[in-house]
Amino acid sequence: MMLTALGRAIGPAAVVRLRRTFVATGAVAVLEAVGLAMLVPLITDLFADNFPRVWLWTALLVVIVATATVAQDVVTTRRRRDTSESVAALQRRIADHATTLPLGWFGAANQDRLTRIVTDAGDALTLTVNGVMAINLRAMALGASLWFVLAWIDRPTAAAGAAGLVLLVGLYLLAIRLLRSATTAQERAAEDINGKIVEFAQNQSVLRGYGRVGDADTDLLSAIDQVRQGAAKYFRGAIVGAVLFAIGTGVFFSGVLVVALQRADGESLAVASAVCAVLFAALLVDAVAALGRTGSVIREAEGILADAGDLLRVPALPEPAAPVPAGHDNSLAFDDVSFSYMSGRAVLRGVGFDVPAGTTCAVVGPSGSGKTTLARLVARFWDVEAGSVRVGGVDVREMATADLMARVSLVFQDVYLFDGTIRENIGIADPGASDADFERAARLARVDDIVERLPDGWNTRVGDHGSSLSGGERQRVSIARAFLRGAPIVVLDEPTSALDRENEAAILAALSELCRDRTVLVIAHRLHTIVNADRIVFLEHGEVTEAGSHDELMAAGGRYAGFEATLARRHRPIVTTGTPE
Ligand SMILES: Nc1ncnc2c1ncn2[C@@H]1O[C@H](COP(=O)(O)OP(=O)(O)OP(=O)(O)O)[C@@H](O)[C@H]1O
Repeated sequence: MMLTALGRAIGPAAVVRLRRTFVATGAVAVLEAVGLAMLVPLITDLFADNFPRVWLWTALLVVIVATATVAQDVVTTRRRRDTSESVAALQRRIADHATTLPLGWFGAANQDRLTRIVTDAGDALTLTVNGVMAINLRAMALGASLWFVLAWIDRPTAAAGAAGLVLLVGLYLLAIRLLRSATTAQERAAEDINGKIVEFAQNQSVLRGYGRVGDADTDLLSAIDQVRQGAAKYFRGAIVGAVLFAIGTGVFFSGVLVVALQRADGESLAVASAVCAVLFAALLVDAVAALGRTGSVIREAEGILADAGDLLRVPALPEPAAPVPAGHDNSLAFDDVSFSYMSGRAVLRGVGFDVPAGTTCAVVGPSGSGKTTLARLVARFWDVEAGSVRVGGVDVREMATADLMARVSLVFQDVYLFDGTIRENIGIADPGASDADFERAARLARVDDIVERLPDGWNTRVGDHGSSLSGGERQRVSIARAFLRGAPIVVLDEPTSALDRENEAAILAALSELCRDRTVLVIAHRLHTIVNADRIVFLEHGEVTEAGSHDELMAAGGRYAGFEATLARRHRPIVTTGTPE
């Protein structure tokens, strides 16, 4: 099971490399056992006062054990190198695969999962291969070889040893089983409490607003209790497992001892050989005990590596075998598009409309009507279930992703900035852009105003997720990226968040500049944008219920007219979330 999880995570080439080092680890353990086997004639000759031969066996023992020690060092160094290469291979595979996943996959939960897997899977792999597997393999190879030495000394004693071993392995499996169920309960409780604590922290402002101070949420208290019970179960499992294993060890060792002594007493076995048999039984128990010490580590690593394997099996965004070059015009079209998320509930149903090149189409409608989903289908965050989205007349699924992304700029509200400088954050849109292009993009997006105020100018770091910039400033960086890329089609989610006047004016001016002469699909929240759009599409429950120019829709006096009236009543051009009253 561990090997299956490992194989899935690191891929066949890395498995072959690891297998080679494992075989070498086993071979060194066999050599160690051969060296130890020299103790048998050595002790026998010692009992017989045959000193010249004692020295011979001692020399042989020293040479073999020294060779085994050197070989062990070589194998360990090699294994460490192979492990780091396997960790790199795993991280590369995950990173490569992540770049092929649809953008829609990267929700908050999956982002967390990706981060956890990339960091934890490397550690789990190192621990498993360098620690656990190496220890276990050595223990098994050494244990098996020592048993053969025991059989060479005396078959009945070895048979008693084999029976004891079966018992010991049985108890070991039972102990692992106990521990496994206890660990699962503990992990589940820990996961649950993590979620509850985050929720509890996030709820604080709401709770305090309603005067709830100092009384912890009952959900959180019950989660804490579950963790306590989980931990108690875990320790019970661990103690019972350890006791069972200790009993097994005792039974095994006493069995071998009794048989060897009886055989020596009946003179079927020389006393020297009986002493050797008992000594080897002790070494054998030690080898098996090494297996027992690593059970919980294996289980943990297995979980993480299985997770990495699952991630690698998430289907990639299908790339066309023979990509169709983008059409010449920059139009955008939705052709009878239907789509649903995992839940299966249809979010878009038979949506069809065109956005001719160089025109602006505003999508409006109540909250949850599917506007954002529609915009995201253009960039293949997900693929449509039925129908097609076409850019320049070509189905986006038939275009190479690079081609599609060169045609379309996305300016969404949830702007992602990485922890680098402002210059790097904008430059990512076109790493080969000239300074003049860069400056123009920054000026048009009004980022130069922000930069003037920053301590290190363009080289100011924006912090994790752009935390040192305000929401409006982050949006301006995102608009600068779109300018720099210069894609002819813009898919825009107009800002709804409350912005200060200066940011709002800067953003609106930058956006109107960005949209000039381009094909624009805008999820519009401002009356001004809507009224001035060439065409308005009114979306309700995932269906286009009205479409036309502002004048046409007003004249029709339908849902849009009521919606427009609601917007017009508001003093400032602001957010439209929620069904218009
Ligand atoms: N990633 C997702 N997974 C599952 N369901 C989703 C996802 N994103 C959106 N939905 C659901 O799809 C429906 C349409 O959501 P969408 O965000 O497209 O609507 P919207 O019109 O843009 O809403 P709003 O104006 O509030 O942003 C909603 O019911 C929403 O709950």
